[in-house]
Amino acid sequence: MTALQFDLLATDPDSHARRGTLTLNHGVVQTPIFMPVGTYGTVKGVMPRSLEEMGAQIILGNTFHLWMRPGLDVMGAFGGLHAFEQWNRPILTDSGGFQVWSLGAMRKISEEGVKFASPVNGDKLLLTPEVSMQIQTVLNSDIVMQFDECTPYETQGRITTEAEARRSMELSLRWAKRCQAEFARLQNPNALFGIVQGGMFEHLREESLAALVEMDFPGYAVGGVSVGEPKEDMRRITAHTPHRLPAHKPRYLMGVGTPEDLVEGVAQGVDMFDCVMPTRNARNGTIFTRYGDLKLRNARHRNDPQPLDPSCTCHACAGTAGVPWADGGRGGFSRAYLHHLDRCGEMLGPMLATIHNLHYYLNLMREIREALDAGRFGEFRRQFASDRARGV
Ligand SMILES: CC1(C)O[C@H]2[C@@H](O1)[C@@]1(COC(C)(C)O1)O[C@@H]2CNc1nc2cc3nc(N)[nH]c(=O)c3cc2[nH]1
Ligand SMILES: [Zn+2]
Repeated sequence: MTALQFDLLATDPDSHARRGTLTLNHGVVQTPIFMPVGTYGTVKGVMPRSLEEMGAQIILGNTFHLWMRPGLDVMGAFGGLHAFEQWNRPILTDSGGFQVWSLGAMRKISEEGVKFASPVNGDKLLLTPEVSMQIQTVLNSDIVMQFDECTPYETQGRITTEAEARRSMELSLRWAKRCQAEFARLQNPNALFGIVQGGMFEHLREESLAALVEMDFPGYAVGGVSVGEPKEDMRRITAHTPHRLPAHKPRYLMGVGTPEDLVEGVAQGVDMFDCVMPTRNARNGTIFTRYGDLKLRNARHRNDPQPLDPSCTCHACAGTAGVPWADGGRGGFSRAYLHHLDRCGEMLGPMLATIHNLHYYLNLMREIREALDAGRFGEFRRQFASDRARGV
């Protein structure tokens, strides 16, 4: 069984967009795809069965957090993350470096790896390319991300220089080689992805990309974006790097993004996305809809009988029958009710909002795949932008 098989089904003549299938050890994924984030072994507030019903095909887990808690002994006893969290479809795990950095934990980076204090119990720990591979082997994730340094956009208000971005990118390349060696030594049966770094410098991105392609990974990610950089920088790197990656291998843009970022990313040749936005925003009352974003806490929703999105077929908007309000369905929950739950701090509020936001993201990717299958991605892109500009 090969760890990964990527088949291109269609490409858009007017952009870098493409339609594919990704066959992994735990199943087949239709691309382009959005991957819900399940950092601690759960997509916050959503049952695995609900994730399947809304069309989630692959979810994310995280090396760093699961290593801290529950720890490798527990994960090993379950044979990995799938049995532990009762998710039988593919899982992608990030390698831990970004999470140490994003925690802002006191950390020391050296050639060997990253030294830091555990945020759980203060233990002094060292995360290296080899340890990251060992943890991800125990987790048995279908896609393993290389251990890298996510080059920051800025540090204490000072923008990363070209020389600093080069040093960081070159360290990640040396760590990529070490990951490949350890992954092979462990005889991990899954797929290891390389991660392109290079900061906001196109020529460094090309150097990183060329070196990683030389190492012949089965798939690649573009890292070092969605790290607080200005939107135009993210758009510039997203327009530059993904389509330069090998066309016959999957391309993953890490940590991105808004619905607009996903449509733009697909147009630039990206196959896979993950982002905390649909789940995190749901918990703070920002709802994604076909016609723009909705702020649930706004008093105007206090007695609004409509669902979050009248065109939506999710359980929150259309109930188990799944008939949208716009087609006469009345089985869902109203904006008034969600507004009420939010004001009372009731846990059902974030749960329903999360179901809706994840369904919105997964449904958006389904509509993109259908448009690519039908050869009308350009028309879809224009309609999407005009609908979203209409406002709720
Ligand atoms: C820290 C936390 C939870 O991770 C999310 C989220 O906040 C937040 C904060 O603002 C938004 C944009 C909404 O997403 O930024 C994170 C999403 N951006 C992102 N994730 C990444 C993961 C990465 N992993 C590796 N191994 N290497 C990378 O270069 C890398 C780059 C990344 N960029
Ligand atoms: Zn909905």
